[in-house]
Amino acid sequence: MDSFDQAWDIICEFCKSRITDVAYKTWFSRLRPVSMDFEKGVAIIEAPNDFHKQTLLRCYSDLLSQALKNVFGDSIGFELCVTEETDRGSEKEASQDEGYELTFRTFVVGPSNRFAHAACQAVASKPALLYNPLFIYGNSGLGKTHLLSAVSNEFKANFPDRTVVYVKSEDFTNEVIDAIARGTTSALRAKYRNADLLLMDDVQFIGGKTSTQEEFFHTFNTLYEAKKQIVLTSDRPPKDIATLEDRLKTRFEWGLTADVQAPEFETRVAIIRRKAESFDFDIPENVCEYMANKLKNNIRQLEGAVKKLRAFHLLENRPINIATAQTAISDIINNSQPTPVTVEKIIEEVARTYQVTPEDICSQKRNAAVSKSRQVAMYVVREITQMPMVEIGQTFGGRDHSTVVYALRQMEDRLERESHTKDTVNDIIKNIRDR
Ligand SMILES: Nc1ncnc2c1ncn2[C@@H]1O[C@H](COP(=O)(O)OP(=O)(O)OP(=O)(O)O)[C@@H](O)[C@H]1O
Repeated sequence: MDSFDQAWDIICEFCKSRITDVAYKTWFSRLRPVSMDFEKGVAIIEAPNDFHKQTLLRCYSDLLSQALKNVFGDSIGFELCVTEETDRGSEKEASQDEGYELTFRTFVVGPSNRFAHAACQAVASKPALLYNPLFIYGNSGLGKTHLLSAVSNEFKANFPDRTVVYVKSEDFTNEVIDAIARGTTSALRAKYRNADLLLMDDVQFIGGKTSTQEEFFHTFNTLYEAKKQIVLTSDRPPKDIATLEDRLKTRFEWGLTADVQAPEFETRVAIIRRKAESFDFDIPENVCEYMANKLKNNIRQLEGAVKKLRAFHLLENRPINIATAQTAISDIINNSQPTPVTVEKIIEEVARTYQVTPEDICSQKRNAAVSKSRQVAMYVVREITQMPMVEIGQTFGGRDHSTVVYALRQMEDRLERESHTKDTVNDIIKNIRDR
């Protein structure tokens, strides 16, 4: 039973790498490993309801068998059991989810993203032949993750037997730290270096993180040499990620770099129409244009405003006009004010950068790496939150005021003398603010 539980993650990873994210979330994430009878050669897996079970048997039986075979060898089959009563809602839930799939079909193309879109389509159909790596960059909410998911979905459809690995760079960093701590780096390497397509989102966050960059450098080289496709996204071009090692910067520029810009008016109108259609909702032309004129720089906000307008209409029976759109937009804008940065967040980001733990930073430890990261954390806390020095001292393990003054002075000194420290601190501040 224990070994089945442990193997379950690997089975899930296998399935996840071969089907779309939505399909995985809908059909696999709610399965539970129950027991394994090696004598009979049967794994018992629990599905949440009968509809779920029947769909799995119809559509994903081969995949599940393949995944089990991959882990346990040929002799293991499976049975699905259902414990709950049939849940009528789930059929609807699943089909609604399908509507939100991030594919090329649901991506509206305009001058601001045409080039990036074409490059993504090219690598999904001819991986590692044309542009490797493909590096997509642009501001938040302009469709980078949508494009990555579209590449993933299209690639899986084109090459069902190949393995796709998608990861946000922050998760990759955490996996590296975890693997080093537990001594499981070979499993981590196996996961990433066996990918046929590796998608890394928000790669700017690996800047300044030494072991993560080292690990990624070797992963990159292995995949590149094996002619596997790599696609990366970032909020800025490689040359502007100050704390990214030069050897990674140059590699990221080996293939093709494509930016996504804020969409122009016509594309914004088209996106509003497309989103409204996908929610089965009709917005009059003048209201579409009004919304497109008000929200110019972030498609996530545009989408949010359409959803809000629909909710006002359906739940409160409000007319779909400019006044309602105005309220929807101001709700969205107010809700998307950045959440205030907390001291915990700052300490976490600094800890990640210097590969120590947040507890180390607030502890009495005095080794070089910990002391350095503590000074940086105090400095960043002061810069971002203007917290009084006495309070900073208390937060960082009950230190007194003069220790904080000394630490901040030392930091100012170093920032003047050491350009790498300045770059690291600037990147840390940018990463914290962008989150
Ligand atoms: N061209 C487009 N057509 C349709 N929808 C889009 C388009 N661009 C973005 N979107 C939608 O806008 C939302 C935000 O896009 P996405 O998450 O891909 O942005 P991002 O650039 O990855 O942002 P971040 O850097 O903050 O992660 C998503 O719901 C996405 O589907």
